[in-house]
Amino acid sequence: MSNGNEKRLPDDGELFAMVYGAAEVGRDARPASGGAGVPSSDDGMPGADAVAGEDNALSGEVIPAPAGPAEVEARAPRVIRQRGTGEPLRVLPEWATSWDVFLPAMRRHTAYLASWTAHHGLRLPFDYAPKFLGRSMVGLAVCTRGLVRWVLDSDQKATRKLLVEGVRGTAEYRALRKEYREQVRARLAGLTAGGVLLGVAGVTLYGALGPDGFQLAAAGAGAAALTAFGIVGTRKVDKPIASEHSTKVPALTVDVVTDALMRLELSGQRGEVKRGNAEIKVLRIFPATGGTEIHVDLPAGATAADVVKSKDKLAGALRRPIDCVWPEGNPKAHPSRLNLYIADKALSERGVVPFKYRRRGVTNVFEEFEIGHDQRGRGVSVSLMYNNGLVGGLPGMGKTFVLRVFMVGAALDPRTELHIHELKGTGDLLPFEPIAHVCRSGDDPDDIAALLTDLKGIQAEMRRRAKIIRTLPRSVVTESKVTDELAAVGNPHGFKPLMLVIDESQLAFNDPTHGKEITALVEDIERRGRALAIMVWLATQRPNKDAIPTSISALISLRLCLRVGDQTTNDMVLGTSMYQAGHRATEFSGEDKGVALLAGEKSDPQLVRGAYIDGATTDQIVERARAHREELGLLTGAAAGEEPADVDHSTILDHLLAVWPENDPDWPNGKVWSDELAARLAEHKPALYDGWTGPQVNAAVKNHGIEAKGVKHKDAGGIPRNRAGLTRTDLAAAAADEAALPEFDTLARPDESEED
Ligand SMILES: Nc1ncnc2c1ncn2[C@@H]1O[C@H](COP(=O)(O)OP(=O)(O)OP(=O)(O)O)[C@@H](O)[C@H]1O
Repeated sequence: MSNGNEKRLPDDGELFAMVYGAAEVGRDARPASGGAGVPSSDDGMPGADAVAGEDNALSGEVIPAPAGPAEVEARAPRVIRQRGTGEPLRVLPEWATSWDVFLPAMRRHTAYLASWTAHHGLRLPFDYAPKFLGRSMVGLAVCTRGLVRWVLDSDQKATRKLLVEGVRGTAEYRALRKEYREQVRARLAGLTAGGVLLGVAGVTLYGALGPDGFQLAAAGAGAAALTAFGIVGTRKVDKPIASEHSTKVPALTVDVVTDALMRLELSGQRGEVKRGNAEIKVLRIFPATGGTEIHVDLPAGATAADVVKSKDKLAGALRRPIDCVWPEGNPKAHPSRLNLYIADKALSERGVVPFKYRRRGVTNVFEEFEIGHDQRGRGVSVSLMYNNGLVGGLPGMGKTFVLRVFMVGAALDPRTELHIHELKGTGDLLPFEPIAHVCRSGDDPDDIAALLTDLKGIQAEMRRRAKIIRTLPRSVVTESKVTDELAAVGNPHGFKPLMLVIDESQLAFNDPTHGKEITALVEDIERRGRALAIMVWLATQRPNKDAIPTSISALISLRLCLRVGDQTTNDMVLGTSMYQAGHRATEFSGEDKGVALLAGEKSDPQLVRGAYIDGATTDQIVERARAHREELGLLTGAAAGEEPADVDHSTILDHLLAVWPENDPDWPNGKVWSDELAARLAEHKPALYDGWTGPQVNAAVKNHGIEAKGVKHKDAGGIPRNRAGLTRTDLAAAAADEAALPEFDTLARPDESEED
């Protein structure tokens, strides 16, 4: 035992305490007899700390000691348990349990087998057979040469030469020569015997089989010999007879896909991403309809969205056209799971997508219906109800066709009332006339005024519905909106789904006379009509803020972007930052007609190639829709032969002047409170002004350059008040100014001159 003063080397525990702190090993350390306050080991010896404390004392900050072994042991590894460990194993392969996998695979293999048979079948008689015959001759020559060399023992020629060297003329030389001649003679005899045996076998066979059978056997033997010589000859030539299958693109193997993904430098650091289990992991490569599906787990830190952003680079690395490469995320798995679809053919090379309901079937606007196919050939469906829509794209890329798909979808629900305003003036949507409540084509002043009137009517209908919905019991209106049940045929409230379509809507919003009013009305209808079964669809070539005012664009939930020219337009149709996120309708080619990105249906925009409905098909569908409506007694408006509502050119100024006599005895100074005017308007034209307030009147007249002013007047109780009101002379002057405006046709169109 030590006495405490003796110097000694610290043991392991003490060394640990020196490094990691006394707390872990000497929790119960007490002062040693050798010095006050100096910790010692249990046996009373001054510990290592004592040495450090006295002689080598360090000054500085005390920091918490790192964990000692006990603590390290206590800390369990922090693993978040994931699905997978206890997940049941797949019993059958996926192709045996899923038609979606099995059928495409079968189709692909059958197609390949058919093409293989046709390719080689055609070449067999004209290319492969003559080639093989030639090779048989080569084989025959090779075999004959080999036989001659065997008989003459040519392989040993050099050895024999060496042996006879120097012994020429001797007995040994003669013995060697004799031995060689006998060997050649014996081999020749063997060969002759073989030939004779063959001859005897032939004669026997002839006797047994008769001439026909012998001929057959001889032909078989000849063919076998030819084949054998052919094989020998082919080996000699060392070149395959069949033409090799050459492809322009590399096959999609794990290595090719991994290499292509590595080129994207997903982790942001060159060389950081490695192939193999730890980083890029190609989980499955399997055939899908019209292409190949690849599922990949990306390196930690990289997401599928990163790949979507670099789609062009990926397509380049895979040596495929950009519209054959479709990366997307799989949110159900995790953000780093990439589902990559590689199409065999570019979208523009595939046939048009047929419309599912072109021959039969009805739709329900409250449910989804198929509008086209995605890049994988799967149906893409949308629900029209509770959505407002926008279709944007360069001229000639298929806006009208896409719009037509949605309209046909609505038309096939016999309840839907169609209000169509095609301002382009080419009559693209006139085929809907036989079923439409309103159907106009053109942007003449009359057409714009008709649109305004129609919008006012829809707004009034919207108010009527809102009022009824408000008053209906909760048991009937469960969600404060028009439901399928409330819109059912025979519903006493008449909540028919209503679809308003404005093609080339920029012409309406920019109209110098009614543009502002139309904008306000469309905004109001979009805002409040959605829940009341009123759907607004707009289409435009260039959806900038003039073509679709921001207030309206913000209310659009379904957006279809056909090919556009630049990032700004792309984002205007699809939404902010969509281009940045890799959703780029700018990448479509001029051949991608009817191909669009659809935003709003799913969390990410999806690609859709709209169904192709030409004029003749539209006519057939409309005819069917009309017959159905007639049967149910649901034809209304123009389609029912009702006189179109008078085109009303009047504005709020005319309506105010009508309800405000020039010398109003109650308001002698020519000024009236706006509240009072709102009440008079509501009485005069309830369809337009029911529920209006003073501020609404002020806002409406502001569009005509009139400002509300303070008007002093006595209220009902006879107390003088100062409230916002209008001056009649202002109204009369503004109305006169507008009447004196030049004809609509001669006005400059800012948007058109801009586009020109
Ligand atoms: N889904 C589709 N599939 C195949 N081709 C289509 C599709 N949609 C449109 N097209 C083709 O594109 C052409 C132009 O379509 P559409 O008239 O709808 O273009 P647009 O964008 O409305 O043109 P504009 O802006 O000049 O009115 C059509 O004639 C049709 O041949």
